[in-house]
Amino acid sequence: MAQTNQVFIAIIGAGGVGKCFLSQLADLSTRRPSPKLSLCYISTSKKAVYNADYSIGDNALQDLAASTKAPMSLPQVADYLAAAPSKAILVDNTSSQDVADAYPLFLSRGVSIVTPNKKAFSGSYKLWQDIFSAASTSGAKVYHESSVGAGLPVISTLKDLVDTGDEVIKIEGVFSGTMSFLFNSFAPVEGSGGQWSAEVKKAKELGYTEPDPRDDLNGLDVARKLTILARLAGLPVESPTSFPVQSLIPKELESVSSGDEFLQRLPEFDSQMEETKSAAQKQGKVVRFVGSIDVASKAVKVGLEMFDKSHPIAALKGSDNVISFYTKRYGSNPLIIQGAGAGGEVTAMGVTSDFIKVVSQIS
Ligand SMILES: NC(=O)C1=CN([C@@H]2O[C@H](COP(=O)(O)OP(=O)(O)OC[C@H]3O[C@@H](n4cnc5c(N)ncnc54)[C@H](OP(=O)(O)O)[C@@H]3O)[C@@H](O)[C@H]2O)C=CC1
Ligand SMILES: N[C@@H](CC=O)C(=O)O
Ligand code: NA
Repeated sequence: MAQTNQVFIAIIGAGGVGKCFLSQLADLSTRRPSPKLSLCYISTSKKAVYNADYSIGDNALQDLAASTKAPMSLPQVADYLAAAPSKAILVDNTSSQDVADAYPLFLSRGVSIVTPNKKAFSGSYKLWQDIFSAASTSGAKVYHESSVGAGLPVISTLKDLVDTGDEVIKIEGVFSGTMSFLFNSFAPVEGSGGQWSAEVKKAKELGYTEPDPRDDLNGLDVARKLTILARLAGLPVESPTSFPVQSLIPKELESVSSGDEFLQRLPEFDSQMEETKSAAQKQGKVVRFVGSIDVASKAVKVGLEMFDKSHPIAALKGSDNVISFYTKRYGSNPLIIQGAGAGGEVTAMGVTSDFIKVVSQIS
């Protein structure tokens, strides 16, 4: 039986971010006993744990590993959550387009959504409109801070700028933790740097890349983030492929079918990135992967640029993102947000903080 002050939670996706979110959720439940946070469903793409009485044990990950139950279909999950004894939140920790496409269904059934998945907000403009119109009709909430800059307060800051009537002129910076890590280690300001393909492998091992690292290297991950920010700034960008995006996938590997085969063959093409690095070095510069949105001219672009070694973008460390908001109020000194832009814990932090906001609004 539901307590008056109880929130039911379904988690889809239990990988790098999903596992960190689960541990932050357990900690949150200990620190804040009310409302009672009740996990009632957890799944990967192959397995699920759930029960008809909406209770699952305290060892969700162990139970998931041992489970022989297949996941419910997405409409079944929506029915299950809509029929929960009190309000429910879906936490989508996948990068699945299918799950993203189902957000309007969940929201229309009164189920709130929290997610680091970029696919819903950078898919077709129609999906974007359907999501927010379903939320506004049903009153369910949708938060996705970690879809840009992981846990860094990028989306909340941009929304605050827009909601308070500031005029966003330009947004620019380094939007990918993977690309930041790769260029900071492959083409550092001091020293010779590592081997491109070996750094790509490291970025994957550190949990910075998308499930398939080609989604980072083809520029699409950054293009998705810029699509989200541009839309929030008022530009109805149609899709992440409707503006120029530079890919770092070698031509010869474009048709490779699996991410594993791609990573295996990438060392054959290290010389291509070495050439890019040397071209910058000859001018006393370093190369970095950046993006920008010019709101007035509606120009969005993603790709490599060369920077003086003294430039703040050249001096970034680790997986750091740096995002500058040029606005009417802030004038020529932009509002700048900087810090780790990838990794399980920092990404889950953005998901958990969104989750706390939703809980406080629906309970
Ligand atoms: N890692 C990071 O630093 C950041 C990640 N993000 C975003 O967070 C999300 C998760 O990333 P991450 O944890 O690193 O990825 P992982 O690959 O580590 O985990 C993805 C999880 O989602 C599950 N999954 C995938 N498709 C489906 C599906 N259709 N139905 C159910 N489960 C599914 C996978 O299950 P299975 O193993 O069975 O396929 C796996 O458990 C992504 O959208 C990513 O873009 C955002 C910011 C930073
Ligand atoms: N693969 C992404 C993860 C966060 O969005 C990145 O490297 O930035
Ligand atoms: Na963020």
